[in-house]
Amino acid sequence: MTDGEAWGALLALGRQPGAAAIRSRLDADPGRAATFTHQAAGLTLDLSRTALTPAVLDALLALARARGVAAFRDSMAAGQAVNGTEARAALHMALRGPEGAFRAGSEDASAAVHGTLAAMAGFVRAVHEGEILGARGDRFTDVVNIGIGGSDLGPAMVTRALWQTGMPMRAHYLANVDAHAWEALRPTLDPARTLVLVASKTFTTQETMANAGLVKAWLAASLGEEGARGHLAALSTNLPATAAFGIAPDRVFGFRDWVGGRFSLWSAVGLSIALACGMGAFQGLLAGARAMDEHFLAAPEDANLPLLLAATEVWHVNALGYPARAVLPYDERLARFAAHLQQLEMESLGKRVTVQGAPVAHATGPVVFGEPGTNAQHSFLQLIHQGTTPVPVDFVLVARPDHGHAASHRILLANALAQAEALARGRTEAEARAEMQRAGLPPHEIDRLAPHRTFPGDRPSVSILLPALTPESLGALVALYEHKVACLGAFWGINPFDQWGVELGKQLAGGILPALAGDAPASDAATAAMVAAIRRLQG
Ligand SMILES: O=P(O)(O)OC[C@H]1O[C@H](O)[C@H](O)[C@@H](O)[C@@H]1O
Repeated sequence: MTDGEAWGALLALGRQPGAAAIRSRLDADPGRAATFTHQAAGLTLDLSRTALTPAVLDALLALARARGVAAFRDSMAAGQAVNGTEARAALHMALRGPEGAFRAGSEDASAAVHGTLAAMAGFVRAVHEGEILGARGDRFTDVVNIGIGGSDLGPAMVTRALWQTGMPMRAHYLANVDAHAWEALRPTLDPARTLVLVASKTFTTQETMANAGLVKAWLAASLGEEGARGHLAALSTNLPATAAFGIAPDRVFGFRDWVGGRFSLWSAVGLSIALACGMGAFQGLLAGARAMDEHFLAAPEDANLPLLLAATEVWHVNALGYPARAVLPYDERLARFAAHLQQLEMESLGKRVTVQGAPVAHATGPVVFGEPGTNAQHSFLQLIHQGTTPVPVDFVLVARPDHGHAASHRILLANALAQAEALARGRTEAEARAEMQRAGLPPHEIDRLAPHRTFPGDRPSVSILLPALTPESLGALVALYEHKVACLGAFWGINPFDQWGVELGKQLAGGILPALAGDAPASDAATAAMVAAIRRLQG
């Protein structure tokens, strides 16, 4: 089947009457949950509350073959330059792979990875055991990771998920160049006991370098310049720039340009995770991701979790025209999971031209947003239940909590399951009327309220079940989404590994800085007017 035929067949299925129906499919087939549930790396993925049918799945997998999704995956694993616009490989799998498994061109990628992992393990051990001490001889109790985007979101999300009282160090994440962030953090820290990691792949990111300057000056003010140096480490690909910033070479943990920022939490960028939660937790995270990698590389297409998740997204975005997706982890510890996926997915898939540079002929990445349940139920889920456009939901559920409050956990899970059921099944007008009759409402009230109390249903969701939130299950979960993103890049013919869209604003900000200082006019009239208003208000 050609590419065009495969797209045509899929889109035709999406146009069939009842294509988006979910409730009737659940009712017609009691075995639907079993048919559409798959497992890998300890995770369970339930796709039964979508409108997928065996015929739709066949069409999606035919499209995957026509689009060369498996070939793209294999090129990625082989270290080929799948990131064409930057002429780079995308070898984040090497970061958690066994020794000798991955090459990037002539480079033994795995050797570089394992060298850095050994250096990280040695550093973490020395800090935890008090061999490396602060300038005044104190043990380090706190680590501040200064970074933004991929140098912040991944490690911040993971530490939030895994950190428990009693773990070796407290971790803090400083991302925004808004110095209110630093001013809020600063009073909570003792410079004598604070280790500072400057995390930046490029080591040129304006926000990170500005914050690094502030924090370095804060350290130096109490410990002196030389003392401050002993509290600093860098996580970067740009070794000359780390040296120019004054970071000792043995405190630089490197990685290569074949690690994309949003795929970098497994690299030296994850050092704050290892310092805060322990090197064992970091290794567990890598092991979980590796289990998902192995599944992704070997599982047949009709049981391959990342491919199935990507295919489901193609069905929703392209065949059914749904422009957004919500991510609802029913676990407070995953409070930053949606934020991580926002960068992972929207920076990867927010593209309007193909890898060849031609405009894409179809929709690409949807808007991704989310909050933990149950909080989300009391804010935006109204729109997802009764708004005009279906918004597919990813539910993430954790079977066993790490607290002893079984009743609370049952309430949490009951709500997650209820939301998925309510979205899929809805409530017909007849059901709404019957319920109001049972409640004794008068007929005119029933007539008035029935449309408002009707839920259309047929609103899709997928559910991902983790046995417990462990380093291993979290690693597998994040890797599942990373591979989903790679598959979608291939489905859509776009480069999921570049991010040129973030550049223009950066360049313009450089030009506007002198205007804000009053040294030069702004070139854009609207900007100039706002600059003038700001300067008037600043006096
Ligand atoms: O790690 P850095 O080089 O400082 O980059 C930090 C972030 O900023 C960039 O603008 C990109 O949008 C992100 O992909 C990246 O993760």
